[in-house]
Amino acid sequence: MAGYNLEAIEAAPLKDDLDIVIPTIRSLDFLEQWRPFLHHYHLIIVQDGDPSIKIRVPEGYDYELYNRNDINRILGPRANCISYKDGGCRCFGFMVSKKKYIYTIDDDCFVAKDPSGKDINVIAQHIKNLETPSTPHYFNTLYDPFRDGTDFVRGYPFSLREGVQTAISHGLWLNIPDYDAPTQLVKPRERNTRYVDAVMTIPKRVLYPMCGMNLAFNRELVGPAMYFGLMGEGQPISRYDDMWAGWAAKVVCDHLGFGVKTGLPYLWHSKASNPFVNLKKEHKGLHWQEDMVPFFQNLRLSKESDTAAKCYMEISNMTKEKLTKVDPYFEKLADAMVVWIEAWEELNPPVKKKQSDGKDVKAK
Ligand SMILES: O=c1ccn([C@@H]2O[C@H](COP(=O)(O)OP(=O)(O)O[C@H]3O[C@@H](CO)[C@H](O)[C@H]3O)[C@@H](O)[C@H]2O)c(=O)[nH]1
Ligand SMILES: [Mn+2]
Repeated sequence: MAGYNLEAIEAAPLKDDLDIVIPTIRSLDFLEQWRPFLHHYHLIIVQDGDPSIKIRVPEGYDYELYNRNDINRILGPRANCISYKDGGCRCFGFMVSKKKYIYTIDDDCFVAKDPSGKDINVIAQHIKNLETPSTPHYFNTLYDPFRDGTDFVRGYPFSLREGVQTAISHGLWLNIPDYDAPTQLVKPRERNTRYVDAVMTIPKRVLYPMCGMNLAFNRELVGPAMYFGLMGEGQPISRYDDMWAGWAAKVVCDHLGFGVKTGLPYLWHSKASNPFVNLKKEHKGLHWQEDMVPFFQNLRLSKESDTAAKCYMEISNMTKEKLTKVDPYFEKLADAMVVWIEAWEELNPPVKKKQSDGKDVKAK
């Protein structure tokens, strides 16, 4: 696509603009293999589970590490909006970051190879996805027209070719696919070996199951909507952390005019989690998703909600109004969504705009 220097984007690591957020209840040894691609970047590690356990960060990485005691100290009573004993604790890392972009990855993921045998640079591909526009209003049958060697096909209206700013880049996984427990149980040996060389925009008003394993986003645009919910210990549900965030963030993107891409880059997901344990964690979600998905599909935000934080507050109100009849848990979740936004705003106060004379621009 003319006008976008994709090579320049690939060469620029944007290392001062991106934080890598890793939730972990295990070990960070997987980072050894990622060194060629990740060592330039700052890591935000959210250590879940017992805070007295010391976890080793492979040498040479620049990082900050937070355990549950740190979360409690930093957020005080608001810490209860951050999940415990669930990968959803990662969203604490999104909140304390100060960077434009976040890349989040699970600790059982490794570098995958493309069909030519070359190691895949996940960050370079996510940055390409995020720094080129999305096309949510009309589908391009050759997929992302902003990739090298392709363009908009015949019949694509020129008025739509500018596209919209991309807010989310959802990467995929080779080897262990992101299946729910019933699918894992019936297909215990299934492995994903299919490398599809495609990036595509998820159309406007179409929802998708967002997985947090290999995910990048623009936190300036949609950070407040990337709340991974209240899951894990003390809650009736787990493993819907990324789903909740994905549905809400897509509704927010559609409302604010941002795009979401899915496809490349792939990584290698090494370990299948236990399907029996997973079934226990997610069985309520399997029922509730029949109500949660239509809830988000029918959700329309008001024009007053012109930021991700305002949109999210509106979604919280609607969660209380429409989903509490499904289960009282949703009232608790809706309250936690408000607490999340309060905590986000405290840690990320709005940047005051300056006039040319250096004075603050007066709020309208
Ligand atoms: O209590 C916990 C459990 C896990 N983590 C960390 O979260 C990620 C993902 O965990 P895991 O690899 O065990 O789970 P999967 O079933 O393979 O992952 C899928 O479920 C997701 C939603 O919960 C996840 O993003 C999907 O990819 C690892 O880094 C664990 O260490 C945790 O912090 N606390
Ligand atoms: Mn995993």
